[in-house]
Amino acid sequence: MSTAVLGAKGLPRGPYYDTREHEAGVSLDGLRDPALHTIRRKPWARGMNSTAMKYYEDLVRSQVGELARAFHQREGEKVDISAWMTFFGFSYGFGMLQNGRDVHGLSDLIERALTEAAWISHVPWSIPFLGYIPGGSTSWEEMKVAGEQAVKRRVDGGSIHPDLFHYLMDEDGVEPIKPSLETCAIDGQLAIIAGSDTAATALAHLWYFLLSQPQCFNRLRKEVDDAFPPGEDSLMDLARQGAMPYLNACINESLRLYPPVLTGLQRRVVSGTGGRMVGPHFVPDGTQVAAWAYSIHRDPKHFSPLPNAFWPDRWLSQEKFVLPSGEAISQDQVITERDVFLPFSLGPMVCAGKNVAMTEMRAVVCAVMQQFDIEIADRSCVDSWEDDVHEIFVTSRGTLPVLLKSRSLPTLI
Ligand code: HEM
Repeated sequence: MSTAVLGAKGLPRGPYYDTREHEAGVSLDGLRDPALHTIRRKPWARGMNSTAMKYYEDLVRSQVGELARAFHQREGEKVDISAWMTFFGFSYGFGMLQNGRDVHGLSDLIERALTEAAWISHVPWSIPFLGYIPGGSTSWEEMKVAGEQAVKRRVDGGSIHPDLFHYLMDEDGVEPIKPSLETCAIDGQLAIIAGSDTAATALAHLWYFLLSQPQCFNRLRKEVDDAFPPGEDSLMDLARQGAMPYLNACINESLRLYPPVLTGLQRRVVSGTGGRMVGPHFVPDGTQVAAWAYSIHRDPKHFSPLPNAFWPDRWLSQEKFVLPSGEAISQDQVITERDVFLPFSLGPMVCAGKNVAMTEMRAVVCAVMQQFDIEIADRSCVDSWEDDVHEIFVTSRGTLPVLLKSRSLPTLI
């Protein structure tokens, strides 16, 4: 069903996405016309291809190195690892890692803005009137401006590397019509929110699961230590991290239980078409259909046994499995339906930054686990973590204070 809704032959986006309208146009993620979306997606595809990935890998190495350095400086202090994942997520150009705080209040602004957008998206007809309601969409508008300003700074400052904006602005000169600065600024704001907040949330959830399940933490730590023995810096070989089965299983399992975009992914049967079949169901004209990753991922039809438990083994290819209770089960008793695993959505509007996000997450986990022992500093925050998760199109979350102790000091880059 997810493919029937979201896949190449699926439905176009629904009115939920009308909030993505800016004065100068619509951002990529708000384009509801599939043909326009395909055209606009082209520079993003170039900006995320394997050549461009080399640049992001260097960036990931330097930012994860920066994160590890900041953690070494704070050894023995209480560190909110959830907040630090945000500082890492927004490390490109906002100085959060260097300052150890959200200097410009950007992540707070984004949280306020997305909270506003969460209700506006459900009543998109209200958008033209919001300007008349004092405070109706102030943060949403402020966030758009902050994103656009960040892009303008990049344009004025230039870049010696072919970064994402190199492609979005068509500095490689392959588009028949060069996009306007305003269009790039709109998509730049999208890159900041889509790329920073999501990865930070995904990492924070993963730390929560690893810290609350020491047997999973220890098993992953062993895989990291075997892959990168003492003295070998994990950041020097990001490709090796892509082939670490338990690491990738832990990341997938955390994304399964808490996909950063928990609901959303709304689509609509085009009005005037008389309705259409979506999988085995007839959906009438103009009807909205949404694929909620959170619910789909916890459906025992798709993920079993223990659909609500963090059990990374389900992602491994093996003949025998051992459940956390110690009970042994065989491969045919385990259901892991990869086709309905939607943390990055799927189809033509699939996340443009999936490979960058996976590279970032693997690099952070390997570096931190290789270099630090981590101890929970406030058990009550772990206990209330799942109660503090709120859906705001993306996810707002609580704090996760830990104490970090240095294990070894690989060569810093
Ligand atoms: C763990 C991290 C991430 C997750 C879970 C994630 C998830 C998603 C999801 C579910 C969508 C579809 C949203 C929708 O259709 O409403 C999406 C779209 C998008 N994501 Fe990501 N994302 C992540 C990281 C990134 C990164 C690092 C970038 C890079 C800048 C990025 C850029 C985008 C863009 C541009 C879109 C819009 C795609 C389109 O409309 O064609 N994302 N992401």
